[in-house]
Amino acid sequence: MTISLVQAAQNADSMFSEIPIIDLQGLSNSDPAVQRALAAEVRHACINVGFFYVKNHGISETTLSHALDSMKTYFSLPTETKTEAWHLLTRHMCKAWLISLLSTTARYQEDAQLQRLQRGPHQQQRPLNRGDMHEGFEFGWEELNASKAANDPKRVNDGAMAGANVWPAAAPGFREAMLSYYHGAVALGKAMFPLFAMALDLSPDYFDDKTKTSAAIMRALHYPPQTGPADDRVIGIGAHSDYECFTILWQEPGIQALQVLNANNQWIDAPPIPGTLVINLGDQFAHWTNDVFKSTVHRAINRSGVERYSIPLFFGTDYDVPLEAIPSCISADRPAHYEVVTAGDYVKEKLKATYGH
Ligand SMILES: O=C(O)CCC(=O)C(=O)O
Ligand SMILES: [Fe+2]
Repeated sequence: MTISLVQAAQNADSMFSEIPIIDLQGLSNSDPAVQRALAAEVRHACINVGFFYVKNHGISETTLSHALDSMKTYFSLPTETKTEAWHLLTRHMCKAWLISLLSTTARYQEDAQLQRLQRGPHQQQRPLNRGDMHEGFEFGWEELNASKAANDPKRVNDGAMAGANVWPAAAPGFREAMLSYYHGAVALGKAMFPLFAMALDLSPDYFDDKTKTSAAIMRALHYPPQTGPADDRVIGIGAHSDYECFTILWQEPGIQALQVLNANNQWIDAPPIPGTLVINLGDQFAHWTNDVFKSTVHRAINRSGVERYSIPLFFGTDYDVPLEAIPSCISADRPAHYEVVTAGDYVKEKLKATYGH
């Protein structure tokens, strides 16, 4: 007999010492028994860990290696060339930039959830981050075909998916390589929503009307090597949880950097595993599920001695969707504990808490 979501959350064991691997081979299999088995694995990982690897995710190694090569080219450009594009972004593309800011940037320090998770003896030892050691290029939805992209109605009127991207002229091929991966990862993300719904005992289409124009923001990240004496106040990406529903993360093969915090306050390595991507849940899922699904704190430190690249894709819900606990995640013993806010207000609040404006 399957136990209820609330019971499963009550029995959760989040002292994990490794991140589970889920084989998505069954995703294309229409046999309901196969789908249910897959959803059960997803449910277990979401309730206990909040992170899992996926293999057989359908994105080719060629697409990924092209993305990596193009990132190397882009990030090796002179700083002035790179910041030129960033200025362009802030001046002309306020919408895209603001959306990116709202959804992904303002969360690395003083995170309320981190403090909650880290209360106990380790809290006092938490270093104050002096700054994150990484640079990033952020972009949102865009048709791969450049002529279609120019006339894409999604980019003209739509507040969430749209906002024109500014591509660096000095790195030809970057746009195409990154967008090719983007579209593969967006397709994977869309295929994940029904699995998450089934994992929550909901109808597979439950999230369809809540994710019609949701932002899917991708970030190409570059972490310089951190050499010299380790200073925990300056790390690649400081401890944080992601804001959105879930993140699909590609990590450069062969370089350990990502770490995930377990309930024992231990940092567990999440090394890149060949042929896999990482999926982790964000705060929107924690709100929706009354913390039955975990939005787990993580960080990245590049102590490898060489450059490191990674690519997260953040999937959110539409900004007007109220983040209201779903009934199967509430009980008399587990009342809804988050105030109901819209997804848009939630990210704005996080921004305010971090920057004070
Ligand atoms: O680079 C990584 O491995 C993690 C990136 C991350 O956590 C983020 O951008 O939210
Ligand atoms: Fe993250």
